[in-house]
Amino acid sequence: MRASTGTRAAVLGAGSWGTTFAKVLADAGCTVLLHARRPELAHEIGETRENAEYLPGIRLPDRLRATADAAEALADAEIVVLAVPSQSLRDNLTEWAPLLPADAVLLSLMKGIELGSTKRMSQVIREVTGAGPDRVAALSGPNLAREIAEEQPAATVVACTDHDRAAQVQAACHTPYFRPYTNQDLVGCELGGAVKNVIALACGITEGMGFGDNTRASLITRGLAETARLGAALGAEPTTFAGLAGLGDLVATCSSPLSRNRTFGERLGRGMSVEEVQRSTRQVAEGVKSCRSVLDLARAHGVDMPLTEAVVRVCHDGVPVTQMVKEIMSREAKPE
Ligand SMILES: NC(=O)C1=CN([C@@H]2O[C@H](COP(=O)(O)OP(=O)(O)OC[C@H]3O[C@@H](n4cnc5c(N)ncnc54)[C@H](O)[C@@H]3O)[C@@H](O)[C@H]2O)C=CC1
Ligand SMILES: O=C(CO)COP(=O)(O)O
Repeated sequence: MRASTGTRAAVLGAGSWGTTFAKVLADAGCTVLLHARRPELAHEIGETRENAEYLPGIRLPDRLRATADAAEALADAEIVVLAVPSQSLRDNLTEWAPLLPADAVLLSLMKGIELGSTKRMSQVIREVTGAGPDRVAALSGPNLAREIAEEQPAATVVACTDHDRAAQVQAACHTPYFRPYTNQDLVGCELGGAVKNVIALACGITEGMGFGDNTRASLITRGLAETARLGAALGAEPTTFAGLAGLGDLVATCSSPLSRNRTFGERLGRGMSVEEVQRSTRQVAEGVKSCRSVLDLARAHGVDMPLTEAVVRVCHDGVPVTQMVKEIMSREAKPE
C-alpha cells in the first residue's frame, strides 16, 4: 500500500456514499474536507463526529472536517470527489466550477446516465469544467456504503484513461479494508455502475413478487449480457464487465437488502406505486431515472436491452409488474 499521507481531498456531497468515501480517504491518510449542502449537517458532523442521518453509529475520523462552504472545501484540493445524485451533477458542478483548483483530479462516485443528453458522468464533468481526459476519473465497484463504513473488506476500481492519475487516486483511497484496482476503461466502468442499478430494480421487483434465486440469477446473467452489448457498441473493453465494476457490483447490488435500487424495486413488486415508493425514501435510487437514459442510449446505438426496457415500462409507463414478467418471459426464443 503506498502512503498518501497529506493528500488534500474535497468530497462534494455528504450523503451515504460521499460521507463513507470521505472516511475511506481520511483512513488512507488524506486530509479531507466534506461539503454538505446544509450548514446544520456540517455543524453536526463537526460536533458529534457522526452523520446520523445517513450513517448512524459510524464514527468519522478526526482527519475529516465538514463544511457548508464550497470555496473552503475546494481550496488547494488535489482530489475533488463528486458524490451528488447524477441528475443534479450538472447544476451542482456549474456552481462549483469556478472554485476548482486547476490541476485537481475530478473523481466521480456517481452511477447514473444524464437524462436528455444520455451522457456519462465523466462526460458531464468534462463538458462543465473543460478538464482534459487525464484529470477525470470514476470509482465504481461492489461498494454498498454501510458495509464500507463498517470497514468490511471490499474491492473497487479507479477508472481513468490516464493510468498515472488512476494510480494517484488508488494510493489516496487504499486502506486495510478498501482495496482499489486501476482500470483505463472509463466507459466500461461507468456503464457497469449505471446499468446495474436498473437490473437491481428488476431483481427487487421479482423479489417483492415472491420469486427466488433462479429468477434473480437469470436477471443478473441476462442483465450482464445486455450491459456488455451496450458496452461493445460504445467501445468499452469486454473484460471490464467480468470485473468489479461489472459483475462484482451487479451481484452485490442485486443481492443486498442494503441496496436502495433493489429495495425500491422490492416495494414496487409488493404493489406500491412509483410515487409511493419515492415518497418513502430520501436517498437516491439512481436506476429509476437512469433506466430511461440508458434505454435512450441503447436505442441510439441500435442495442437491444429488454430488461432495461421492462424496468422503464414499470417505472415510467405504468405497466403492472405482473405484465412486465409476462412480457419478458414471452419474448421470442433465441440462442444464448
Ligand atoms: N450509497 C451507496 O452505497 C453508493 C452510492 N453510489 C453512488 O453515489 C452517488 C451518490 O449517492 P449517495 O451518497 O448514496 O446518495 P444520497 O442520496 O445518500 O446523498 C446524496 C447527497 O447529494 C446531496 N445533493 C446535492 N445536490 C442535490 C440535489 N440537487 N438533489 C438531491 N441531493 C443533492 C444531498 O444533500 C446528499 O448529501 C449516486 O450516484 C450513487 O449511485 C455509489 C456507490 C455506493
Ligand atoms: O452502488 C451501490 C453499491 O455498489 C449502491 O447501490 P444502491 O444505490 O442501489 O444502494
